[in-house]
This record gives sequence, C-alpha cells and structure tokens, in this order.
Amino acid sequence: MATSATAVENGGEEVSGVEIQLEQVSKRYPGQQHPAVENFSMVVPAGKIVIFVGPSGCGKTTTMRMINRLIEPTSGKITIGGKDALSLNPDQLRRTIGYAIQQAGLFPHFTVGQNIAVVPGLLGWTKQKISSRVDEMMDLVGLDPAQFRDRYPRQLSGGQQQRVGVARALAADPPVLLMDEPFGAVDPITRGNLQDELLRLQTDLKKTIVFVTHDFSEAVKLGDKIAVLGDRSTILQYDTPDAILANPANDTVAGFVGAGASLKQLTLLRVRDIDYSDEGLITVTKGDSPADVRKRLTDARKTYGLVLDNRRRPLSWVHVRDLAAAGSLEAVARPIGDSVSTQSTLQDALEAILTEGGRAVVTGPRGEYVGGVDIETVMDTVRQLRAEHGDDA
Ligand SMILES: Nc1ncnc2c1ncn2[C@@H]1O[C@H](COP(=O)(O)OP(=O)(O)OP(=O)(O)O)[C@@H](O)[C@H]1O
Repeated sequence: MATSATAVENGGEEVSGVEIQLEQVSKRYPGQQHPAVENFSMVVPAGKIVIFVGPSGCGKTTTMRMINRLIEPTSGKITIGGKDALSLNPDQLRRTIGYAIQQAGLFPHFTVGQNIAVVPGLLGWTKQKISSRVDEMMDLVGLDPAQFRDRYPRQLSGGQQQRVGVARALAADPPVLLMDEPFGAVDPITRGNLQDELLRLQTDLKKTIVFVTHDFSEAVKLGDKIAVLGDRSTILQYDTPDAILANPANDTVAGFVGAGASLKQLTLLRVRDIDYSDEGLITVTKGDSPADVRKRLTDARKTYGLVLDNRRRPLSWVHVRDLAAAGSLEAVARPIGDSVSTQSTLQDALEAILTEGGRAVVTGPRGEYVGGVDIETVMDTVRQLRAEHGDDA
C-alpha cells in the first residue's frame, strides 16, 4: 500500500484518489440475529465523493468502518487501489486512509499541531517535514498556524475543531478519506462553510472520499454519487444527485428525498450557472455627490443605488428619498444584509434574496461587484427544473 498519494489517470484527469471496491461484504455482530450489513457490493470511483445516506441504524457506519478495518468484515472482499485491504496489516492500512468523524475526535491532551502530526509521526517523517506539513494543512483548512497550532482542542470552537479533524485526516496525504458525519455537530452556517471548504479542497486534491450523513441536502450538495441505503445497508439507489432527485428508484428513496426535490436541486446549481448580469442595477462610487446619484436614480426611475468602493467592492445601498438632504453618501448608507459570490449555490442565493428583500448582490473572486440575482431569475430556474424533470413537488 502506498503511503503517499498515488497519482492515477482517470479519464485524462489527474486524481490522487484510488478506486475502492467492495464485493459481497457482510458484517454480523456477535449475538445478533441479523447481519448489520449484508452482501454489500459497490465500486467507489477514484477521485470522487460518494455519500452514504440512510436512516439511523441502517448500517452506514459499519459499512464505512469496514473499509479501514476499524470493524472487521465477517465475509467478502475489499480492494483499495487494486490491493486486497483484508490481507494488509490493519495499522498500516489505516495510515493510508484519512478518517474524520463527528465532533472531530481530537486527542484532548494534544495540541492542534500534535493532533495533525499523529499519522506523519507514525510514518516516521522527520520533525522538520512534519512541522511544515502541519502548517501547510492548517493553511489549507483556513486556520492560522501562528494563532492555533499550540492551542488545545477545548480552546477551539466546534467548527475549528472540525477543521482540525479534516486537516488531521489529510496530513499524510492519503488517497482515501472516510468521513463519518464530520459536520454533524456544528451550527447550520458553520456547516455550510465547512461543506464549501471541503468542495474547494477536493477540486485540487481529488481524493476518493466516502462520506456518511443523515442529511439528504448535504448529500446532494457534496456527492458526486449518492448511495441511498436501507436496512442492512441494502443499496436502494446508487447514482448522481441529479438522477436520484429526478427519478427516485422507489417509494422509500422518494420518501427520503422528501418533498420539494426541485428546491433541493438549487443546491446543485451555482450562481455562475445563471444569468447574473443584472443590467437594471445602478452602481455608484463611494465619493460621488448625493445630488449626482439622486439625479441618476431619478432618471433611471430607480429607488436604490449600490455604492461600491474604489476597487468596485459593494459597500452599501442608498435610497433615492434619503439623498435630497444628504451631505454624503456615507451619511445615508444602508447596510447590505447578505450577498453571494459566483461560487454560491442557488439555495444560498435564495436565502440572500429573501434577506435583502428581492435582489442579492453577486461578487466575483476578488469580492468585486459583478451583478445581481433576483427572485424572478431563481423562480425561472425552479420552473425550468420542474419542466425538465416532470417534478411536481
Ligand atoms: N458493536 C455492535 N454490536 C452489535 N450491534 C451493533 C454494533 N454496532 C452496531 N450495531 C448494530 O448494527 C446496525 C447498524 O449500525 P450502524 O452504526 O452501522 O448504523 P448507522 O446507519 O451508521 O446508524 P446511525 O446513522 O444511527 O449512526 C444497528 O442495528 C446497530 O444497532
């Protein structure tokens, strides 16, 4: 088993992940009448994120843990990158598979740096190599090494602990990552941020990731493929999020997908996929005189103008009514409640539009103003999705 990432070619694309195959894998816990997992067969493609989703107790965690042999299968075959996982030394196997769990599972008496260094240490890396790797991993997950390296897990927020958990799982550059509800214990906003970061990381890393969740929206957002599991880890459907939303294989899957499949599809689409050019929005610059801005808005029959700074980043709104007596734009500025970037999902955009009351500002990679999305554009997209998929949810 390789101890560092194994670059493989997959359809012309460089990926560091490797394929995982499970063949007729079963687990029968001692003293249990029925197996927890029965004849589970699946190919997890190299460099992709596969999500296991299903009701509590259906066998998701047991199935996942058999891949790194934290749970030993009763029967069946597992290969990782073509190698027979069950004939390898389990400790060595686990050093090549990153593992991140709910509540991060950090060692409480180790600092952040020491937690991230665990597997590189076991692999016998030099101190210097480990130290620079720890910094690199902390940067990768958005934690400043100078500030956080020597803290203990209890001195971190839940979201920061999850970031350290992901950094630790990635530290030895394993081709495979197993993630068991890694973002389950944090608030919804932090959760959304962590999901975005995982997707950003995966664009570069292209690991093979198996991810367990209860949350179907999370599965849709993160998965290249989703496996909807039933009792004893039976695969009810294994397909792309798009295909499952459009055509649930049976009533059980349909129940799990839930109502409003077209709304869930909003998490599949990004703002960059729709027209955000928004010609109708009037933009003005910070130092402009209130009288000029008022004239421009009146001429254009608009009530609101968007104030940008000198680098075209959105600062605030101004209302035409406030401008007549204003000494400066700043004096009558109204804050921007929420905005989105071209990377944001349409679901994020919908939330921002509702916060802003009709339209949300869109920013580009450097935070610069690039346009806006309004409720009509999102509604049109939902209508289009419904028409395409015959979804009346
Ligand atoms: N050590 C064990 N001994 C006996 N039975 C177990 C053991 N661990 C799990 N089980 C049983 O195996 C089944 C599958 O459990 P598993 O934890 O894999 O499900 P899960 O889908 O991950 O559940 P959850 O979403 O609630 O975490 C359950 O019925 C559980 O009670």
